[in-house]
Amino acid sequence: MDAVTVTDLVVDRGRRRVLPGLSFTVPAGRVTGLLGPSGSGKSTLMRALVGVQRVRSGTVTVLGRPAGSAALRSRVGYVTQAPSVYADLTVRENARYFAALYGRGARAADAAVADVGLADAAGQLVADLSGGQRGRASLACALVGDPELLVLDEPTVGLDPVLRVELWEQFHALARAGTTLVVSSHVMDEAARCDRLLLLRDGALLADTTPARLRADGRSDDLEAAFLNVVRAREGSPA
Ligand SMILES: Nc1ncnc2c1ncn2[C@@H]1O[C@H](COP(=O)(O)OP(=O)(O)OP(=O)(O)O)[C@@H](O)[C@H]1O
Repeated sequence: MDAVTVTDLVVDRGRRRVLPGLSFTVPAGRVTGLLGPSGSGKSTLMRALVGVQRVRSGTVTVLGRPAGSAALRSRVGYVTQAPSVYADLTVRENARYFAALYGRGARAADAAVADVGLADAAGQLVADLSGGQRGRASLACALVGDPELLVLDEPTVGLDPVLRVELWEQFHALARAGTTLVVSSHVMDEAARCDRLLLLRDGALLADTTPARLRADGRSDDLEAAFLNVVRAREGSPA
């Protein structure tokens, strides 16, 4: 089953055509990675998935409904690159506030805080957190609603390797429990952790693949090298 279907999506931002006509699907209950260099259109595409991006043409269907429908509000979680938590509240207060918005209790809030590894910092003001901790506080506030689709824009930026691995383990635990995750990254080593890969370049889909298939197509066990080989092959230059 597909959680997301995108058909012929065209998005302009300012005078630029950022997405010139994308079509793909996102399978339910899997971690799909959105990989591509800075400026390739990852954030724009994520905004379209959650329905906050003006779209020129094409359709984006999420959980069977048009992206951005009111009925999807509690079913889709979105964590932007800029943490969206209240600096003058503690981590716990933020999580409990968002839990209340979703009709969930304090216990769900505290569990979400623990899930992102912030139990020890639960009583700290968000203003006093590090950048990586703030990002995780934001993630906790999205998790607390128990969304069916979780869209995460570069969630591991600024995290140390241990936390990065822990977060990826958590993403897979969520997927095993049925959540669909779309996670963007510009770090190719994170591609290896995804079930599915959408490789973006200049707003176009260079490949809709899996890590294993990318390694085979790009003739390298190193995903970064494989990605570059695929790019070169597409552009007609020798690999
Ligand atoms: N408000 C805007 N007006 C005009 N152009 C924009 C606007 N926002 C983004 N863009 C352009 O759209 C393109 C895609 O941007 P987007 O943020 O989607 O890329 P990205 O792949 O998420 O990049 P990053 O990894 O750096 O966050 C870029 O060329 C960017 O300059």
